[in-house]
Amino acid sequence: MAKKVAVLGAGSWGSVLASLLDENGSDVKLWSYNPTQVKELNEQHTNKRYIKDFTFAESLVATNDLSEAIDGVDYILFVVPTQVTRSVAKQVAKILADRNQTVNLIHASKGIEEKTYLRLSQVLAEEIAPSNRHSISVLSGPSQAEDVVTHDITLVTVASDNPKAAKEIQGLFMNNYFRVYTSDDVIGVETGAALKNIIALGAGALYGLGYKDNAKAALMTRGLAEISRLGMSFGANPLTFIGLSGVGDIIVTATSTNSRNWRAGNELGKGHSLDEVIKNMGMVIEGIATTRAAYELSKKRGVDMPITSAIYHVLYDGADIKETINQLMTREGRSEIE
Ligand SMILES: NC(=O)C1=CN([C@@H]2O[C@H](COP(=O)(O)OP(=O)(O)OC[C@H]3O[C@@H](n4cnc5c(N)ncnc54)[C@H](OP(=O)(O)O)[C@@H]3O)[C@@H](O)[C@H]2O)C=CC1
Ligand SMILES: O=C(CO)COP(=O)(O)O
Repeated sequence: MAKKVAVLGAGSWGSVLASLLDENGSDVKLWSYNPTQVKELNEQHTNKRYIKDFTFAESLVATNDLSEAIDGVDYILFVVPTQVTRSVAKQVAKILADRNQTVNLIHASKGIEEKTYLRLSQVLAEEIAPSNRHSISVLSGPSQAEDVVTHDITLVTVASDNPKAAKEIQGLFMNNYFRVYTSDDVIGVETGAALKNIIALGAGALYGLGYKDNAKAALMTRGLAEISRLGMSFGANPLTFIGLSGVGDIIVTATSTNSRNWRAGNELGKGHSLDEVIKNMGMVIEGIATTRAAYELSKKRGVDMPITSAIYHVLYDGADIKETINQLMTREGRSEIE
């Protein structure tokens, strides 16, 4: 029997994942808090602001009613921006508790919550009572929505606190263009996913400033080194960082001109202000908030993260980008592996 799935968040990634699940034969309800967007999805079968030039199948149904969206579902997939995941989870928690409903929770968002420094599986665990959930999983990897919707070959990982759920979720999403691996390293997968957006911002900025391929490779490699350091300080498996949600996602996000984080960095590199960049994007640029969260976290944990720190000072202290790069490059020499 078809599995029932609620997809919460109808931006670029939420709508494309909902479409993929619908294509795979699941019974999908796509929830958006925006009634105009729901009307567009149900009547025109488009989502123009987020996914251009694409018509969704008529079988994909959107709703503005959260209670209706999650009624009787086996899975709830959260794909809203990181910083609003808690508020959506609170609403979900209340509905599930009132109905005594138990579901499998998944999220596909990439960020660290500001102020609490929590990963999103931790946010879901805090908000949704254990009696209302069988499992918490994260789906992540190099997967630009714009490429998935055109069926580009895409490989991702599902990491879970429950191996049986990981296998089921693998089956739910897999098809001949979307291949899913399983993992038990939720910490590593979420940390890689969240922090690669910082590196993508930096890669865009280097491009905007006119730096070339050596600079890009340098940033991606040393960026991954500091992401791994932070992740390992929380107990992540170091091998996860050379997998899809680590190096894989850095490669795509720090090189794809579809990446919102890369595009934002590019605009900053060209001299535009942060406010201007945010206003013109019209979609979430996760790396901005996550840079601050990761910077503060690195200080609290005593983990050296020079690139994150440099990007933090550019974003939040008005530091000059060129001068910041010069400072990074002229730091005392050190060993590559420490
Ligand atoms: N886009 C991609 O290719 C990929 C994105 N991701 C991750 O998925 C997550 C979502 O990204 P993406 O889809 O790109 O983002 P978008 O900006 O395209 O979409 C986010 C959606 O969430 C909605 N939203 C904003 N605030 C709220 C709220 N308080 N309650 C409910 N809904 C809200 C937005 O509505 P509105 O705009 O009207 O405010 C919008 O529909 C991010 O964490 C991102 O890192 C992961 C892999 C690929
Ligand atoms: O995470 C992504 C691809 O794996 C999408 O990144 P952006 O949010 O920068 O577009």
